[in-house]
Amino acid sequence: MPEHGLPLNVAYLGPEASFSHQAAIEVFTPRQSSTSSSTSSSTSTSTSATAAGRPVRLHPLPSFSAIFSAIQSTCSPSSLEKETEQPSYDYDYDYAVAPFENSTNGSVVQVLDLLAQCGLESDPDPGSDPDSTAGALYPDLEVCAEYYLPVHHCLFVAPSSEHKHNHKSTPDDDNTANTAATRTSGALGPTTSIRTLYTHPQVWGQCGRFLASQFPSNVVERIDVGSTSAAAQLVARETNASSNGGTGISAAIASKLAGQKHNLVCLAENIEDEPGSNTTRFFVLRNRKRRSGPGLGQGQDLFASDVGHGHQQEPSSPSQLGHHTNPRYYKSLITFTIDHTRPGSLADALAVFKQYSFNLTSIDTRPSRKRNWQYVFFVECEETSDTVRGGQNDREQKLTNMLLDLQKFTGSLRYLGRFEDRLRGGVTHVEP
Ligand SMILES: O=C(O)C(=O)C[C@]1(C(=O)O)C=C[C@@H](O)C=C1
Repeated sequence: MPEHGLPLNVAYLGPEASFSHQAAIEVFTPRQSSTSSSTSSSTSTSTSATAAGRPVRLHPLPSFSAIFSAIQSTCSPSSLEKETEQPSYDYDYDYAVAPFENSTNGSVVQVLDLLAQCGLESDPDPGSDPDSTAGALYPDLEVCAEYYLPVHHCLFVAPSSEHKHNHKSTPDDDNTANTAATRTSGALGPTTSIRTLYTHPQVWGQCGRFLASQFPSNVVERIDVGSTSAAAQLVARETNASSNGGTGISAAIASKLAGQKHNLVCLAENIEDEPGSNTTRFFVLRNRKRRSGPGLGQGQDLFASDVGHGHQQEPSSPSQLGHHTNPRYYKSLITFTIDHTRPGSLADALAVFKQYSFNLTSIDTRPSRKRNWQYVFFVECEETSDTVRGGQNDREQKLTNMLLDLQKFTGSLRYLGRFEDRLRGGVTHVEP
């Protein structure tokens, strides 16, 4: 399909071949999702096209906070993009992808803490509430889509480690029993010479069983790095064992793609605790100033037309709903604080969702960072079959009314966006 239109600039957690990169490829350039063609360089931006033929540039950024800052500071149209040779964070970003939660290990807390700094304060007088989170760092960020990525982890070492590794590994080694579950390199023996493991902090809990059985914590040090692909890069740069003091070799837990990219040796694959179902849910973020009007649903509508996933605009009135149209269900993400001293304040807030027929699909909390032992609540609520009977405008109006009521029972309230439920839409790419 020929490319047309202005390029979409999309930020993700780099370097290339991270799971965030895979999610970005699958969301924005689905035709390339099963290839590694976009992982040619660890620092560069890759270009391809959406299903609708719109060019897409995927930009690796070094951290989640860099991603949030980049989207927040985006305020001019992408046509005004600065010179292409400038560092990635100087672009005007149309979108970013960021992981929100994993089916095995739960919330990606770093991202939750950043989301707690997003959204416009709905309290008309924020100064009246001492717990108010007014003055958010990223007031213009909104969530416009979700995406579910199956996540499989591999254990990698550098090829240069192979010799030492085999040499050191003897059946007499204690702390032993480190036989890899599935080896893709036939010659490798037990993993007893591994003394350092690198990966993203979210991954330890996804591979807990494998790690507990293979790597005693008193022998093997676990070191957090910025992403799984950064872990693979680190290990690839370790040219010999002396780089970690000569006490053993290092290994990375990363995706198959990251291992391929850095020519690493895979000792074991599918080491996650739940190989059939380990899935990370990503959010697609954008700057709300990029959309034209004030409608609550505009972020997700723009996303659908930008990406061309076969999304259609929803009928705007019930009469437009044909017999053969399957209604789409939308979720909304909201954060709020409550009065912790008043019994029933959380129950009162949650009752509002029920009153308006919104189903609560997830609730999470993070420390408010204003006062100890007080929390920011993250609530996702979904329209129900009652709600989706209306047209799109009615549905958005119902959400607006619900938020207005909710405001009466919350300290500070922020609406973070409305997006299609991809589990109901059947476009989840989640393996059975
Ligand atoms: O480190 C990566 O590859 C990421 O994209 C981050 C991340 C996460 O933070 O959850 C994404 C998906 C996996 O759950 C593991 C790590």
